[in-house]
Amino acid sequence: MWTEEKPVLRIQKLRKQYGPGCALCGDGGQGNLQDNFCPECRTVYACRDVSLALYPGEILGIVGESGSGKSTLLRCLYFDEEVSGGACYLQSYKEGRSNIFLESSQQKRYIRNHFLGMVYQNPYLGLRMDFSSVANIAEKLIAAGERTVGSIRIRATELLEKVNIPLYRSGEAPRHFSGGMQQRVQIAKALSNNPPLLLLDEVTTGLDLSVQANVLDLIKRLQRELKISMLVVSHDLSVIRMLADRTIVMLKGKIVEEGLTDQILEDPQHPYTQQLVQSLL
Ligand SMILES: Nc1ncnc2c1ncn2[C@@H]1O[C@H](COP(=O)(O)OP(=O)(O)OP(=O)(O)O)[C@@H](O)[C@H]1O
Repeated sequence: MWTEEKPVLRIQKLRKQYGPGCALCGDGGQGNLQDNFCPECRTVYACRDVSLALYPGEILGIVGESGSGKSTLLRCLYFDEEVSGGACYLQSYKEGRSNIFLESSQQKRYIRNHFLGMVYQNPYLGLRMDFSSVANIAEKLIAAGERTVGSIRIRATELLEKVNIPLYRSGEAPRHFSGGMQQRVQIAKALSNNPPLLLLDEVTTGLDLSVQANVLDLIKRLQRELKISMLVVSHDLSVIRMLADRTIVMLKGKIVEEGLTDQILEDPQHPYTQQLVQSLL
């Protein structure tokens, strides 16, 4: 279905290590490790040669246990972390010809403000809790170059309406909102610059089941309406099952399996994926 189109995002051999590495763990963690950890120099190899492509309008799920490197991958893509190696290309930036990891910090800011949206598990990372919801969205719009106060206000209220935040609460600070509402404001903020790519990191973890279902429905609806491509990270296969067209399974910093979500659920190949699928039954 997606193979004839150019990918919105291509990642090649992304590596992220915390620590210097040593002779024992070898180049990029190819040597002796305990899981993703070198007992000699205490380096953690959080992402090891992760490669993937994301196609227009696709939701790609990334599932894996705690510590498998999912969040690190998203943080690297959003430039919250410096990568240790690898390349990443965005079709909307220089027609996918430039490795964005090698761009200057000014260009990285530009890419982040114009082409990326991020929703964190912890809303405190994505929102200014004491600003009003409208001001939170305005901040991102201004960063993306919008200067007209009237247009900013209209766009912000339009977005908050889209994520079901009642108009009469749009002047309130997210600090006074429930967890589900905070996530919806984060989503509105992340969408404000019309990014071709939205990154979602465990967005429903910690929410009540009914609130979780509500946020997942919202993400699905927005994807259908806006045709935006999404990378969705979760440790919970039921979340991935609900959202993702295709799924990547990560374990100890590496991709161990990938395929259509239905295919992975029906016929998991890797023992870890089999275990994950089993736990759903
Ligand atoms: N700043 C850091 N310094 C050292 N190690 C880190 C740092 N951040 C993450 N790690 C390590 O990198 C590995 C991957 O962490 P990451 O948060 O990406 O995992 P995850 O799959 O998202 O799990 P979780 O959902 O629990 O956060 C873990 O072993 C973690 O301890």
